[in-house]
Amino acid sequence: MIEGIRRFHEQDAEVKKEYYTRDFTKKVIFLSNFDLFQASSASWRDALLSTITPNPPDPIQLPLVCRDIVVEYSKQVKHLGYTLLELLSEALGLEPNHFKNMEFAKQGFFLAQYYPSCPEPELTLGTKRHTDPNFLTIVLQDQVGGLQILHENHWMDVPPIPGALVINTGDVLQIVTNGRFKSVEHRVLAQHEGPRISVASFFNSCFPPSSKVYTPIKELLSEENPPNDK
Ligand SMILES: O=C(O)CCC(=O)C(=O)O
Ligand SMILES: [Fe+2]
Repeated sequence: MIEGIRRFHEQDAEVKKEYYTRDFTKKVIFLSNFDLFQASSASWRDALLSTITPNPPDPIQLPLVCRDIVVEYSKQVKHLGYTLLELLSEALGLEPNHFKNMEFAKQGFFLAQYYPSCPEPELTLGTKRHTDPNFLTIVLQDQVGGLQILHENHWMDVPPIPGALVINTGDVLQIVTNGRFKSVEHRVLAQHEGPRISVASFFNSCFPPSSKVYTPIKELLSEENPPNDK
């Protein structure tokens, strides 16, 4: 998958232009900064976005240089995402299908990011500090490194481990579990070394942004564990 994503991003801009859009209802999108013209600085990366589920793109809509691997990876990562939803439900003492029965938790898309070598890394970041605004994220990263999480007010590296995936718990999971799972703050450094390639698969969809209100699961609340405000 990493190699397929590299092939896509290393094509001529003329070829990638076909996928460039800010219309987030499209299933396959090439773009750079979501918050273009809103944020004070630009993130040092490009991204290819594709829907995973429930309505993946017709393969013909996917770039030819990574079509087969994107179809296969999307299938496998969906399976893993759903398995994690079951395991997280069980870990909380809920019925295994609890999260899977929440329609919003089952939607997914991936963001395949390409962080070019940065000549002045002290001036920006690859991805700014943030928490993922969703349920959970499955991250595949190459061997370059640069992903960090904020732990007790210190930025700690998440070193790449061959064959390993990183699982981020997001804001919605924190809210519905009333804080039992914490949404972790993280960022990606801009670096001289590059490119760095990563594929972040997000379950539930945070696109398009919505004003849906999430509340803690009733079974997880009690007198000793009243609803938190986050
Ligand atoms: O590139 C990475 O390793 C993670 C990117 C990320 O945090 C995100 O896309 O939300
Ligand atoms: Fe993230």
